[in-house]
Amino acid sequence: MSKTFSKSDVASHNKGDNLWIIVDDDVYDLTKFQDEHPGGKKILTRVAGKDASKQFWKYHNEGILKKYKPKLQVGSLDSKPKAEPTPEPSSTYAAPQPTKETKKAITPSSAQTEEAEPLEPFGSLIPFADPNWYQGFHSPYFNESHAALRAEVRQWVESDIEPYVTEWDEKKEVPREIFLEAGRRGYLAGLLGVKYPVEYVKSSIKSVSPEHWDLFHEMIITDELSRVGSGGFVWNMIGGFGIGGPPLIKFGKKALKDRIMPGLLSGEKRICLAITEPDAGSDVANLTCEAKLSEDGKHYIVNGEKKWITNGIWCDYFTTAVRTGGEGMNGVTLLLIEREFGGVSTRRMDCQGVWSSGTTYITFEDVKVPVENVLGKENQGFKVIMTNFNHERMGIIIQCLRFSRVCYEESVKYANKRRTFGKKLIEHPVIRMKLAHMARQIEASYSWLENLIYQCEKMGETEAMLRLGGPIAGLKAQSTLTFEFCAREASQIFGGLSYSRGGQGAKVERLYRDVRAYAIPGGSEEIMLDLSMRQSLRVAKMTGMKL
Ligand code: HEM
Repeated sequence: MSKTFSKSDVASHNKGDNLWIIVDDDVYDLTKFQDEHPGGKKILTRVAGKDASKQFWKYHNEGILKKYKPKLQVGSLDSKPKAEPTPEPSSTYAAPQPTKETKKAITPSSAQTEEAEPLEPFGSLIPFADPNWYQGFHSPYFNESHAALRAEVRQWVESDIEPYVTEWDEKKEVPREIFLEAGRRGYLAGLLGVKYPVEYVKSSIKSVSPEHWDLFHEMIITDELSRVGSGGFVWNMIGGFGIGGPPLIKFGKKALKDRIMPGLLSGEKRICLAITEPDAGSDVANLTCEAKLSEDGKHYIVNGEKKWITNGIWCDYFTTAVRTGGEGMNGVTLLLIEREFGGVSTRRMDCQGVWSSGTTYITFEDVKVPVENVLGKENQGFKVIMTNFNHERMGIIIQCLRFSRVCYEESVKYANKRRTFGKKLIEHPVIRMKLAHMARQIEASYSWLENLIYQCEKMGETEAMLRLGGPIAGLKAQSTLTFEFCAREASQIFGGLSYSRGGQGAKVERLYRDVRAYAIPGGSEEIMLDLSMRQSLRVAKMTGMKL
């Protein structure tokens, strides 16, 4: 914005039909906007021609300025300090390109030596609002490539996503362009829990070379996307893809993958995971959607229903659990069903939360699926499903812990501006106590998460399925309970602002509604806690536990 104005220039625009204001040394023309201002016209007339920064920040978040700036800003004050030529590493700085030194610093494994220096501080620096490796703490897990990816994703999220998320959630849809952009940026290919699949992408991620890709990079993409504080948005992006894609890339036949993966990774096609049924949720082994082999042995004929399937309404492919054999887990097969085969109907379900994720009811009616579309082997789908659960649950954990941080961060910011009984909220010990209880749970859970990601990185697929199933289930329950606690406490801190939708409490209000979408699917808290003990004890018995 090149135009500059003096304070007295702005002061002359002080009428209803000519209404300018100043916010943080920038000048805004609100003449047309005042009629649609949700806070009313009158309140703006009172500050017409004046510096309204203080009033503005009392009622709005940063997101409002980001969204409306391009439309309403007409210039800046001539007294506005010039922007620094080199931006500080802050929440809005541009993604650095890996330098020679950076590349040297990246070791093939994600683990750094103990002597490694901490990374440059990044983000708001509010204690516990980001993981501590963002805030100058030492970490054995993260290096410069992780920091570069973090900055790259954050910049995209802050400029193109966060300001619009409330609007998208209300519309129950995210523009297709955002998913396509995730494909162009190479992010989708990094979210499948496998080595970066270079063979299926046109361009890979800017900040990290594919051979150095690891599960901590994958975590960063999910974590940074989750900062928008919307389960609906995150699930729109990866809720189907991140759990429907891995069985295909890990267990699909080469010809099938060669045909399908490129379109999926570019974002042009979409995939979801269809396991749950009206009558089979956590009890996966008892699903009834049936697939009968045709007489010539070339096709399966699929009939049945699937329920609560994330992204289903938009999907071209359905990674589907079907019954091909007898009762129980040994009669289940995983099939890739394509919408083009015909006989697939999808309808949107109305749910309490995750509105923009497209929760779907699916009906399969005499769908003819070639046998080449089996993922893994016939009647051995249960193992594929179990392997997939660890990846799915890790995704849920990453999201829940970031959402907990969002609740906490929003609360800290709000508590530092809202005054009651002559003090800021943060000056009331009862509020600090709430924040402390949020922070301790977030930090403890995140440390466990880092450790389990490291274990996933080091262990082979089968070892991870056996040995990590228990701890991951335990951490899934721990993180959904943490999320529920943080959403509730944040809501108490925001009061009425988190009861109405939109505005300053928008993220907290939305996340409060999203909690159940995390505590129930992917294994309910009860099942997870029980599994964490059963599985851990079973494996320990096999590996020599002494009682
Ligand atoms: C660039 C200028 C402004 C823009 C783009 C803007 C935009 C908005 C928007 C979108 C909302 C809906 C709530 C939300 O989403 O946060 C809102 C609410 C509100 N605005 Fe503004 N506004 C501006 C300036 C101001 C100023 C200068 C004042 C006060 C003098 C003000 C007072 C309010 C109030 C009181 C509300 C209602 C808050 C609530 O519901 O709790 N606005 N504004």
